[in-house]
Amino acid sequence: MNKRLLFLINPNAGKGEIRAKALDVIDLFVREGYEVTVHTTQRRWEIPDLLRERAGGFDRIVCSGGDGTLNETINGLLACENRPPLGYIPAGTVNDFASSLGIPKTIPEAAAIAVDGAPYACDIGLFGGRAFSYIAAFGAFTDVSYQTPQQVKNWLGRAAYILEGIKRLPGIQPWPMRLVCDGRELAGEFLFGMITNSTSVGGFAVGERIGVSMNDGLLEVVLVRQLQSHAERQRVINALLEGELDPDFVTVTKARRVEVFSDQPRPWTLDGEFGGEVEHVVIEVLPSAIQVLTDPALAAEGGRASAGPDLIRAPKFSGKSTQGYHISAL
Ligand SMILES: Nc1ncnc2c1ncn2[C@@H]1O[C@H](COP(=O)(O)OP(=O)(O)OP(=O)(O)O)[C@@H](O)[C@H]1O
Repeated sequence: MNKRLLFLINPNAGKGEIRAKALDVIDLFVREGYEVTVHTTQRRWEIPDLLRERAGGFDRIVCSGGDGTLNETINGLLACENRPPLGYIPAGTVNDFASSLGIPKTIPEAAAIAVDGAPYACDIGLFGGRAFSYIAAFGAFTDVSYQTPQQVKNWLGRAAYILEGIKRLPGIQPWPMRLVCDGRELAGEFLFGMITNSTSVGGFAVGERIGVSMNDGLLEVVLVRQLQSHAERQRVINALLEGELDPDFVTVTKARRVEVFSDQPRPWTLDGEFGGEVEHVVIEVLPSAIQVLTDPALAAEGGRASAGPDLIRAPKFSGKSTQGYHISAL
């Protein structure tokens, strides 16, 4: 009997490039011996319901879309007892998850990996029970990804996110928060915070040099403290433009479980989409929860070496600067 593949397509993701290429992709899947079922998404949050009901009947799930589509697919798969391996054809604007996992960005190459790639057991984050594949974030820039106009994203790519974020710096208010990271408490007034499972955020390779792995069973926590003066803001902007994070204002750590307390319900973003407003939430990692198909060489590597949870670092973005990254203690 033929192997069965469910191909989920968000036709509206990114510039809609998949529309012109879907037939070639389906043709490739058929040539590789799959009986293909195609579903084009019709509305938000449709994929999890569909997968809960039907994923068990397939040998492979492939989704095409941006980070939001992938997030919905992962949420659906987590609800299934038997989770088929997941192929991902990135078709969004930035595609952080794909960058982190070494999944090619062109549709034909990604489609080939979706059928011929090797499975990589990827950690998944849980935010109050809802899955995220690469980021849960609060504060200053968290609405950037879903409020930056699509045209600007298409035109500028990742630079759109950082520019939109910098534009807002002068007007933003810090939030009083307390985060308990595997029992260690971090309290203060934070402009921004993110809990990630990714080497790439907003298109910037934040993790490569601090040894982030997507299957080390750990989430990375990045917190940006309140900036008191114009000079401090300028310092942070300059560091960002140099491709760095300033260790005096940015704390980085790792944890399996992060419990967050805030003064009032605050909005969060999950994988670039609005994630709801919460006053208290538990964020934890589900180690090796989803088998994602990726480059066999990367999968064989078993993920990059991971820094221990005790190291607190200001990671260096992959940028122009040649300086090393900084290490500081809490
Ligand atoms: N037919 C549809 N109509 C409206 N929204 C849809 C439809 N199909 C899917 N969606 C929703 O569109 C949202 C955005 O999709 P996605 O994130 O995949 O693309 P994108 O925003 O272009 O990419 P990125 O977030 O990487 O920039 C998803 O949350 C999904 O639920």
